[in-house]
Amino acid sequence: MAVSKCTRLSGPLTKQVLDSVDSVLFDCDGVIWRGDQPIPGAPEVVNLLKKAGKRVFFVTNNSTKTRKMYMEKLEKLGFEASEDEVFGTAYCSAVYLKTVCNLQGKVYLIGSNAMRQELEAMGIEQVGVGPDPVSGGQKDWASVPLDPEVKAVLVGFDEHFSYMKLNRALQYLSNSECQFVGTNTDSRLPLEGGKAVPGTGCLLKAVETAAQRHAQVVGKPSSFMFKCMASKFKLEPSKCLMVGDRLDTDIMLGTTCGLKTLLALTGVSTVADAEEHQRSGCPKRQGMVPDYYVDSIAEILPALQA
Ligand SMILES: O=C(O)COP(=O)(O)O
Ligand SMILES: [Mg+2]
Repeated sequence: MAVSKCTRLSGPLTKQVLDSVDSVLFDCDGVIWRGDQPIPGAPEVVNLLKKAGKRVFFVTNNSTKTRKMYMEKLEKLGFEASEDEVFGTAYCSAVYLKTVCNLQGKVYLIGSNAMRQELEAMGIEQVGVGPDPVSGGQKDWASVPLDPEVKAVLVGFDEHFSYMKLNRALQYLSNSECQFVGTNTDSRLPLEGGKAVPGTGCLLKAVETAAQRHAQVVGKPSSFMFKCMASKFKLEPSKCLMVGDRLDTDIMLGTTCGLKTLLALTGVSTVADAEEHQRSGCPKRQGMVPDYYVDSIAEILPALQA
């Protein structure tokens, strides 16, 4: 496989690339918004792509919102979107548990209310969502009462993450029959002004360390997110453009699935990171080299206004 060039997307090349695809998959955090602030120009880009007849999808590792909640956030920030164009890990992990794990039973959930809602919409009952403050001592922790119907542990972003939750997950996962699924491995969430907060990857790593097991990860770079989309919409990979801010999730997903890839420098990764991977000679790392890059997706506006 030829190594991607990591070429700046500008001038006539922009229109060439856009003309060569019929679908654009946008990562969210760090590409179309940071926290609750849209990236300047991003709504115009998305809405003009749709006007130009391109299909637009939103593919986010963020597990804090249901598809409906994402559609509301997108509309509030000026993006035209419909619920079925949004693929977040709250929804995709519920699909994964249902269709890949064929889960017959409950989930011990370390995650958000949004994940609980998407699980319940898929007919999956969860236990564990919400605060879980520490109580008792070590002996009690090692023998916390476990729900016998729990057949899987699911870890997503959880602002109530706690020692007790970590311990409960360890106790459930001590049973090798209990499946272990994580939404994503993103270590940091990029916010406005170059700030960041710990991402789900930190929580997932803690549970993997305690349980001494590796989770099945649903989010990018796992190809499951793309499979979820391709099973609903006829997508031709070579006619899809994946736009992301992280080399190790977004661009890796694009490479793995045979999509064209565009790095937006408004989030986590830099061109220097990409060029280091390019020079590495390591095939895995070279899968994180994007075909193209822009400072911000706003740079493709002129090609859409021509
Ligand atoms: O929530 C995250 O960690 C990253 O989300 P993203 O895939 O939209 O960048
Ligand atoms: Mg991102």
